[in-house]
Amino acid sequence: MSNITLTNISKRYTADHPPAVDNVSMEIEDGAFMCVLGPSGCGKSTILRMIAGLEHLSDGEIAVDCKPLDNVSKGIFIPPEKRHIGLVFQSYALWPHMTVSRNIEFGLKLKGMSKEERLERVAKMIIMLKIEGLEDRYPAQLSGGQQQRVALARTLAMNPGILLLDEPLSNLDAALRLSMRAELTRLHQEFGTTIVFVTHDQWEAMTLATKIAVMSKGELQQLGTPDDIYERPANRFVAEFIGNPPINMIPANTSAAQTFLQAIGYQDTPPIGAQLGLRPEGIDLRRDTSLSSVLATVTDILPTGGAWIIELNVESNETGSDGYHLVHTTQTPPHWKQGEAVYVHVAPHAVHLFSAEGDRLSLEAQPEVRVSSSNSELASPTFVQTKLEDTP
Ligand SMILES: Nc1ncnc2c1ncn2[C@@H]1O[C@H](COP(=O)(O)OP(=O)(O)OP(=O)(O)O)[C@@H](O)[C@H]1O
Repeated sequence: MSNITLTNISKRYTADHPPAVDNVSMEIEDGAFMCVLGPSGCGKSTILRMIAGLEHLSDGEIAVDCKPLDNVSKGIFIPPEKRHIGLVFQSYALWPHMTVSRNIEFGLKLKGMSKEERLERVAKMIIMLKIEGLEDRYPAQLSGGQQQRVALARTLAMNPGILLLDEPLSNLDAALRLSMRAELTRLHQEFGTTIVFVTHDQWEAMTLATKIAVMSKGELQQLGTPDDIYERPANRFVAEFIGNPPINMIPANTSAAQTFLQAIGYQDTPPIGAQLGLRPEGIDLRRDTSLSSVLATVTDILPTGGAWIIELNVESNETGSDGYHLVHTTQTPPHWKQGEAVYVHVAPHAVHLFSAEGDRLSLEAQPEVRVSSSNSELASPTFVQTKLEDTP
C-alpha cells in the first residue's frame, strides 16, 4: 500500500521570488495514476522532487502511508535512497558504461539480491518492456524510445511502491508516445503501483490519469478525475487550460449570453463581470431559429482530419462592441459555407458560468424550501447562484 499525503506543502527557492509551490494539499490514493498538469513553471517538477526527497520542503508535510517522509515543523527528513520511490526523469540518466541488462540489474545488486533472482527479474523486465534483442547494447546505441523503456525497466525492476515520472515521454515522436502511453497504462494495471506523472500535455493527462491535479503559479487549482476537470472546472483557469480548442468565453451580461443562459433554464441575473464559458463541441448550428438560439455568421471552416473547426461571429446588440468570436467543433462534415448565417444553440452540459474573480458559479436549479402558510402552497422552484465550495 502506498498512499501519499501532501499537507500544506510549500517550496520557496529564494526569498525574493514567490514560492514555486504554495500551500498545496492533496491525497494521492494507493494505486492512483495521478497526473500533475499545468503550464511551464507552475511547480509540477518541484512537487515531484519534494516527494522523491531531492528537494527539502519549506513548509508542510509529505507522508506515505501516514509515515512522514518530510515534516518541517517536526524536523523530519528521510533521504531519497530510503524512500523506496522509483523516479524516471525526462533525461533518462542510464549508466553509459553499462549494457542494457547491467543497467537494469544494477539497483537489484545494490539491494543485495542473489544473482539468480536478479537475472530472473531482468529477463522479466526485458520481456515486459519489449526490449528483447537489446540486452547487450550500450545506451549510446539505443534510440530515445528504447532508452526510455530501459529507464522504465530499471525503475520497475526495483518494484517501487511509488513511481514518479517527470515528462518521461516528452522526447519521443508522436507514434512512440502513443505506444508508450498504452504501455504505461498496462504497467500501471499490472503492477498496481501508485504513479505520479508530471506533464504539461493535457491530452496525455486526460488519457492516462485516474486523477488530475491542475496547478497554476504554485497553487493547486483543482484535483479530480479527468471527467470532473473537463465537465465541472473549478474555476476559469481550469476551464480555459483544459480543452482543445479552448472553451469560448463571452461576457455574461451580453444579450447572446443571456439567451444561452435562458435556454438552459437559468433565470437569474449573472453578477457584474461574470463570464459565460461554452465548450466548442457543445455548440450546435442550425438553420432554424428559436427563442433559445443566437444568430451568427460562419467566418471560417478549418478541416483538422476527421473533425472540423468552425469559427463564428455573433453580432453584438450592445453598443461599442463588434461582436463575439465563437469556435465550434464537429466530427460531422459541415454543410455550411463561409459567410452563411446560422443559428447557434447550446447543450446545457457545455455551459459554464464564472464570476469576475474566476470562481465557478452554479447553474443548478435549487428548489426553494416549502413555505408553511395558511393556504400551504408550494413555492415555485427558483435558480440560485452559489460558489463551487458552497455546493454539496
Ligand atoms: N533550483 C531552483 N532554484 C530557483 N528557482 C527554481 C529552482 N527550480 C525551479 N525553480 C523555479 O520554481 C518555479 C517552478 O519550477 P518547476 O520546475 O517546479 O516548474 P514546472 O511546472 O515543472 O515547469 P516546466 O514544465 O517548465 O518543467 C519556476 O519559477 C522555476 O524557475
